[in-house]
Amino acid sequence: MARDTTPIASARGLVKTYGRGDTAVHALAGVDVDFGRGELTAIMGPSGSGKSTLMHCMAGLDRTDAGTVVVDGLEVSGMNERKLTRLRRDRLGFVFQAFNLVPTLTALENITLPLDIARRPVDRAHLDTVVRAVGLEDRLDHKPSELSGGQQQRVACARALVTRPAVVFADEPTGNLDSTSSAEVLGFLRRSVDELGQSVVMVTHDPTAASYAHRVLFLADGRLVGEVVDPTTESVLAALAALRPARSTEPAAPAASAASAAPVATSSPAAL
Ligand SMILES: Nc1ncnc2c1ncn2[C@@H]1O[C@H](COP(=O)(O)OP(=O)(O)OP(=O)(O)O)[C@@H](O)[C@H]1O
Repeated sequence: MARDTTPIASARGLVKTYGRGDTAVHALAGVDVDFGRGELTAIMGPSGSGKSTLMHCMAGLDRTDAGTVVVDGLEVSGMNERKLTRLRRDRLGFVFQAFNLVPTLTALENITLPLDIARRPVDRAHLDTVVRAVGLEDRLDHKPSELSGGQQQRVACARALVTRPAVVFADEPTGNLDSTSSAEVLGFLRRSVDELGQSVVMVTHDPTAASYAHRVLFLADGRLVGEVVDPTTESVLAALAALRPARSTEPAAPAASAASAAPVATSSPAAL
């Protein structure tokens, strides 16, 4: 059977403004974007460029002011709160920077929590696959306080995947982790795509984290300004460097083409 190449999530003309009048902030100023099915897509850009807002609007965590969002064939932008809650529960997975595990539950209980809340049965074979993939077989009885940061985030990843969601949205999933734990979590997110067929969208500030993606999208001032396909840390750094001067002199230079010409940035990406 031919592989389904339609995007797993799309937005057209997405606008989100916070506040009004003189104090209005145009967090998203008209974004058209497609997220690939069976791909890991990273979203990067300077602080305040709209990354989290885009992710929140895509995931039905925040309302849009204009435009359409479609996830897994469903129009999210038109849903009422009840339908949004059901969409998030049944079709989406979330990984946050702060892990957000329930401290009184064991790792296993945290992982199966979304199924318990949705009153869905645990698919034992899939649970075993996910637990093995995150390497937590011998930690399942531990409470979050008995796990390292990296292990806690791997529990959060397993929790996001146990429901076989259409999309996992990960907001700075390695923001609180050291480089070794980051590599474990990112390696797992990438394997969940390559081996389990998952679709993942990840916001990150870290070019090394972005290099695990199939595609990196760059936002600036609430607009999509470029992309890098099959990124490396170097090509992401170059695209970010190209983005900075472009912002002060001209609107929206295509970062992907700039990336091939731009020198590798030497400044810290954390300053972005
Ligand atoms: N609830 C809110 N109320 C008012 N302004 C907001 C709100 N949320 C975001 N903003 C503003 O919208 C803009 C985009 O914010 P957003 O958090 O999406 O950016 P970001 O690229 O994720 O930033 P960072 O990398 O710092 O997390 C910023 O100027 C921010 O101050």
